[in-house]
Amino acid sequence: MAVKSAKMRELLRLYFIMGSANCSDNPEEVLRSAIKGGITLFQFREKGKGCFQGEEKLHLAKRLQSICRENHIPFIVNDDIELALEIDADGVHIGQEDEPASVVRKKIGNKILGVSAHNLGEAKKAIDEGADYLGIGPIYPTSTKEDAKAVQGLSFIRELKNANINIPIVGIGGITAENAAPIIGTRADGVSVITAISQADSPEASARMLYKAVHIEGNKQ
Ligand SMILES: C=C1C=NC(C(F)(F)F)=NC1=N
Repeated sequence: MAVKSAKMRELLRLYFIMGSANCSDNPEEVLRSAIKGGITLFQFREKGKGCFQGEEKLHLAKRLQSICRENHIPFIVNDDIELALEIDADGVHIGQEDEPASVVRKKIGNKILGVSAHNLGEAKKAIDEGADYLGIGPIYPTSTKEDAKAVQGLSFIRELKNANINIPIVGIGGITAENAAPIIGTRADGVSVITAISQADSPEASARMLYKAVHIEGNKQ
């Protein structure tokens, strides 16, 4: 389902990303807990050593998707376009190493299309090719992505805003309740989080603290 950018901005507020490799507990319980804490969007990112493949990945995706459906949280699939189409996900997120956004856009019709961008050229290209939002980062050092690019801090978000790039954007990389507010203060539309929620003793409590951090800051705009 394509979303107008105002709705996209709301969805990006607290964007939880997770796969089985990121969870100390049962992924379904982690997701239910995170939803109780107030996440606004979910991305299924089954990557890293020990991640599921094939049938197991499909079944986990379907179980997590049904939890999102019950709670009216859109379900985004990372990288795996075929899986997204097979389960009729609400959208996909692709990196620069994946197929070009223009090719993916043709495959997914008007589902949500998110693209990772690390510089102005990549951002403009993604916009031209029909992205609905950009993932910007890593904002802070991250332990999750082994091949993460250089830490950018808030500088690239500022550069996009100064270049009057107005597509919805979400920061990613090492984000916690303690460091989330400045990202919203730089007028990103939201923050995306893996470890701070998926490895928390209480994903619900962690999501709630993050939500407060981005919500309060957001109100100051
Ligand atoms: C590598 C990634 C970068 N950004 C995002 C998102 F936060 F969704 F934009 N998701 C990813 N999987």
